Parts: sequence; structure tokens; C-alpha cells
Amino acid sequence: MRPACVLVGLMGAGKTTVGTALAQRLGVEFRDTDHDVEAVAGKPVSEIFIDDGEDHFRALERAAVATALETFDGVLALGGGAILADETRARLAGHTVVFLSVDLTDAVKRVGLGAGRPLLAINPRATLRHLMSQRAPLYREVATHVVVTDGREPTEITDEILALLTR
Ligand SMILES: Nc1ncnc2c1ncn2[C@@H]1O[C@H](COP(=O)(O)OP(=O)(O)O)[C@@H](O)[C@H]1O
Ligand SMILES: O=C(O)C1=C[C@@H](OP(=O)(O)O)[C@@H](O)[C@H](O)C1
Ligand SMILES: [Mg+2]
Repeated sequence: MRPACVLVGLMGAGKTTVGTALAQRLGVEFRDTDHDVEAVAGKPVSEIFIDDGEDHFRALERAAVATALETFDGVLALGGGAILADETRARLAGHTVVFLSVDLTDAVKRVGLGAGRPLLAINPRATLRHLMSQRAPLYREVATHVVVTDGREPTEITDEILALLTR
């Protein structure tokens, strides 16, 4: 079993939003590794970071991605930092992976003050800029398709991905 499509990209790229719409349009299930991690930990991502630390969150995330890639056949959204793990990037090989790209201005607008995203608790704009430069090469490395989201509505982005998948 393999996901119909895996979505990657920075916080605020719209993975959760577009993934939900895409799954609906395809008539398949949607799954988000953040939700899987929260279910295993029994608490929100922000509390996992505070109580157990980022390393623990990343370990749960690696396991959630591995399980989903093997057992799930719908639309899968990864948390923005999942691709930091060598193991996860290797696992993504051979999958249909869509990188939702977003520029800094739109990402900041979308995530606001970072509620629920512990990495953005302090200076979200500077943090997003740093994460973007660190991660952009990794998103591109795993992606089979790149879809630009700046200034576009989720429905338009979903339409573009649907067209890519059925091409
Ligand atoms: N294309 C878009 N245009 C405007 N706002 C968007 C778009 N995609 C997502 N959003 C909004 O941005 C915020 C973050 O979206 P989300 O799907 O959670 O991103 P991610 O999962 O990539 O971090 C949400 O409030 C969502 O409604
Ligand atoms: O980029 C990151 O490191 C993170 C992104 C978040 O998911 P979204 O990308 O869905 O916001 C979530 O996994 C956690 O707060 C860490
Ligand atoms: Mg998300």
C-alpha cells in the first residue's frame, strides 16, 4: 500500500488545508502526521515540544511517517520538518511527493503568530526565513512535483495537484 500523494513544505504552505480538500476530491482518506503523533502522545504538538522536547517529537514523527507510508493509501500531509530526517527522505523515494512552496510573506500571513506551532513562538518571520533557507533544498530533493501556493486559493492549488496526479 502507498499514499496516493504525499504533501511536503514549510509551515503555512497549506499542507493540511490542501491535503484535506485533495482527499475529498479524490474520494480517499486524509491523514496528517502531526495528528498521528498527537494521537500516539495523547497531547498536542505544542505540549510534546514543551514536555518532551523536539527530539522526542521528531522520533514520534519519523515513526508516524514510516507507518503511514507503508499502510495508508490516501492523501498524506507531513509536518514541515519531517524531511529533516535522512531516514524519512530515503523512505519517500518512489512516492508521489508534492512540494507546496510558499514565500515568506504569504507564510507569515498564514501562520499569524504561530499558535500551535512551537517553533514559531519567538519571532515567526525570522524563524520562517531561516527554516526556509535550511529546508528548501530538502523539499526539492524529495519532491516529484512542485506547486506554487503564493497568492492562490486552496481550491486552485488542489485543482493543479489533481491535474498532476491524473496526467
Ligand atoms: N492557499 C492559501 N491561501 C490562504 N490561506 C491559506 C492557504 N492555504 C492554507 N491557508 C491558511 O493558512 C493556515 C496554515 O495552513 P495549514 O494547512 O495548516 O498549513 P501547513 O499544514 O502547511 O502548516 C491556515 O489558517 C489555512 O487556513
Ligand atoms: O516545520 C516544523 O518543524 C513543524 C511543522 C508543524 O507542522 P505544519 O508544517 O503542518 O505546520 C509541526 O509538525 C511542528 O510544529 C513542527
Ligand atoms: Mg499542517
